[in-house]
Amino acid sequence: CKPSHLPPWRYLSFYQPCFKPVLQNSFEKRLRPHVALYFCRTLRKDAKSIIDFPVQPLTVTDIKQYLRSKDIPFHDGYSCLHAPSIFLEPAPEGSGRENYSLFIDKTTGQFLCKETLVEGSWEDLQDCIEVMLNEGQTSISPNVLLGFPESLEEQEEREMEMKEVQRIWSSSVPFSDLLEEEVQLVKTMFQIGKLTNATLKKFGVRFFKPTKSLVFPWFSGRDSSLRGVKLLSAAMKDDRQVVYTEATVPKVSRYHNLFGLPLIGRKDGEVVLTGREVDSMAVSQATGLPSLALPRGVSCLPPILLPYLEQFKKVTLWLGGDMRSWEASKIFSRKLGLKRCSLIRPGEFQPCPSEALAQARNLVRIVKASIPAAHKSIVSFKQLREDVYGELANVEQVAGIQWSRFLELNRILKGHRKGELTVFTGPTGSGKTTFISECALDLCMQGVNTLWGSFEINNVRLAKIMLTQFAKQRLEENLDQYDMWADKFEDLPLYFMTFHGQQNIKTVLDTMQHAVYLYDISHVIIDNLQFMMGQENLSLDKFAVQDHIIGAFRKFATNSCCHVTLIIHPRKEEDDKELQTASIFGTAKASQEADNVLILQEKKLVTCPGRRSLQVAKNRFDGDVGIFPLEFNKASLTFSPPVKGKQKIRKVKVDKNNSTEETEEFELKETSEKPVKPAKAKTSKTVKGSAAGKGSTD
Ligand SMILES: Nc1ncnc2c1ncn2[C@@H]1O[C@H](COP(=O)(O)OP(=O)(O)OP(=O)(O)O)[C@@H](O)[C@H]1O
Repeated sequence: CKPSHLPPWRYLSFYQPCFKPVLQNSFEKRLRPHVALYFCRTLRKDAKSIIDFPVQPLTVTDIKQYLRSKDIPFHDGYSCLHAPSIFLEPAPEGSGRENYSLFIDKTTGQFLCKETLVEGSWEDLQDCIEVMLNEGQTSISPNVLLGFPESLEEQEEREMEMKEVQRIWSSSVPFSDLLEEEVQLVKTMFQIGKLTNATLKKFGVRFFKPTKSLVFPWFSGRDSSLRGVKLLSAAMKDDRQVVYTEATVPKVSRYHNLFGLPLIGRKDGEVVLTGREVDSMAVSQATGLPSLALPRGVSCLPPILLPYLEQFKKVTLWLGGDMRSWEASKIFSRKLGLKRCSLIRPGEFQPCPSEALAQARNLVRIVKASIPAAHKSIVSFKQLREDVYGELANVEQVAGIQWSRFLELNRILKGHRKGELTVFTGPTGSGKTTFISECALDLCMQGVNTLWGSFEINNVRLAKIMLTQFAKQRLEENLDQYDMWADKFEDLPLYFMTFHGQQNIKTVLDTMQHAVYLYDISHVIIDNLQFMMGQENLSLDKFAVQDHIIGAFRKFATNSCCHVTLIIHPRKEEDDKELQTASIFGTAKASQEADNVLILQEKKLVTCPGRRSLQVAKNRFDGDVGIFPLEFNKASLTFSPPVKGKQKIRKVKVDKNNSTEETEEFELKETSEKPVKPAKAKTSKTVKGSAAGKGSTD
């Protein structure tokens, strides 16, 4: 129905197809009430049933053509187009002032007016321009964009948050008001002994005594009003280790603070971007360079922040001292524009800025030694040398993120790495979705930004499965705990595509690309490939279509530095036969293109009907393959390794076709390597350096 509160021109954009196929934190906004219904609860929030239907994605050429057609001047920036703000009266002619404060994201068309802080989608901006021109005006009031008014509940939530921000801020103490011994104690606790009181004061940092936390303020760049706070707390773990935790108000999905922004001058042309507030302060103190810290560290660079970085001709990314920061800096530099970015490679002599300051290193020299992000297509070993060294010196980090629930997977696959393609198969109804859901959840809980493309089961059911796995219990029987678990679940960096049923591969890939840009997605799960087959060219045979689709996902994984897990149905095999790589439906392309091939093996046992095994049939990273048992827990929908000592160790034969079967004839070579931490289980066999692992299976 027509939203009656909208002005007439907004009806149009309401019905206009727009590129919104990805749900932002959809569990919070839309899935939660539905999932609650599954658990037989009354709705806590109204379900917002917005249908997202994808159309052709926007290009920068489209945006430019539109602006030209409306005689709106613009400059081409790094990530945005800059135009005079239509929300401000134009500067008088001859005044020499140009107000190019409207920033339009070149990838999404999203806009922000830095002067009035009005923001919205490309469709919103088009609406405003149309109305302005139709009415013969030179500017338009930002109030036309009020859009959907917030619900009472949302308004209350925001008011509470702002009260909380004010409460924390007014009861925290500037460092100048602390006793000298207290200052020293706090600095020791947070390992910032080398930061001077003057630096802490300059950045407005305070101390909140009740929780013994550092308080970093978020001031609006426009009028310096307080918009939020971040609290960094330190706690002792096992009486030996200090653990630091962060909390933000408003909550992290709405905390868009570029820490240090009020200190940036209009004419500053260079900035050092860091992953933590203490790092920015260290850079600023030691080098005198402007420095900004990203609100969520290395996990994402939200496009909404890009307009604030447009003024810099040079951006140096110094996000931390580990491989994850290095990976993130390469990915973020693409968003920022490669040509202006240079990166600081982590290494023994180049730790994160605060550590570098603590170790009395020369931060000016480190920044000067940063390397340009733009790389050429052809490189010599001289250019690769440092990368190779980095891989050798950081074996554990290079192996990727470790599963906390599947230690055996760590042992065989070594970890979850960006840019890889995993093909996953298993008999129909054997639990593929359930297993992959837990696997992905495990990574997501460790900060891996995850996007689900579930074409077979709808998002509400999928979220219900994941929430049950998250809580590790049957929530139907513990409804009083539902809100507690749902609140925690909401904070996961988890997104869902709103597709269901057959889809066109191009639309799916465009959506994935869009999500990578918006949310820095690093793991996409596609369940399953067969749902993309129906829409393709019918003149081609189905194997050629499948090969084309797999090739497209492969390319996406590599180019977007994103891990893609692709579920593919197997060919129909006889019931008692185990699956092999060759059982994957189609030609050998799937296993050739894949970096990892995982097979959920189902053995129909009367005594133990839920028993499954997970076989790693290909592992391009280091060649180890193997198989280990999984036991299904029906209440929590989780697969956990069976209790020690109960299961038999299986011998695995790997033949030329990479098929596996239990056999006594072939001696199994066990890897001599120690399991990667924290894996300790000894329940599986691993075959080192098999043909499969070297990619010659096919
Ligand atoms: N090991 C198991 N033992 C018994 N039931 C299981 C097991 N694993 C999953 N299930 C249940 O089986 C049903 C089907 O699971 P799921 O949808 O994950 O299978 P699938 O292999 O993805 O199915 P499909 O082939 O249709 O894609 C679910 O109800 C799930 O809870």
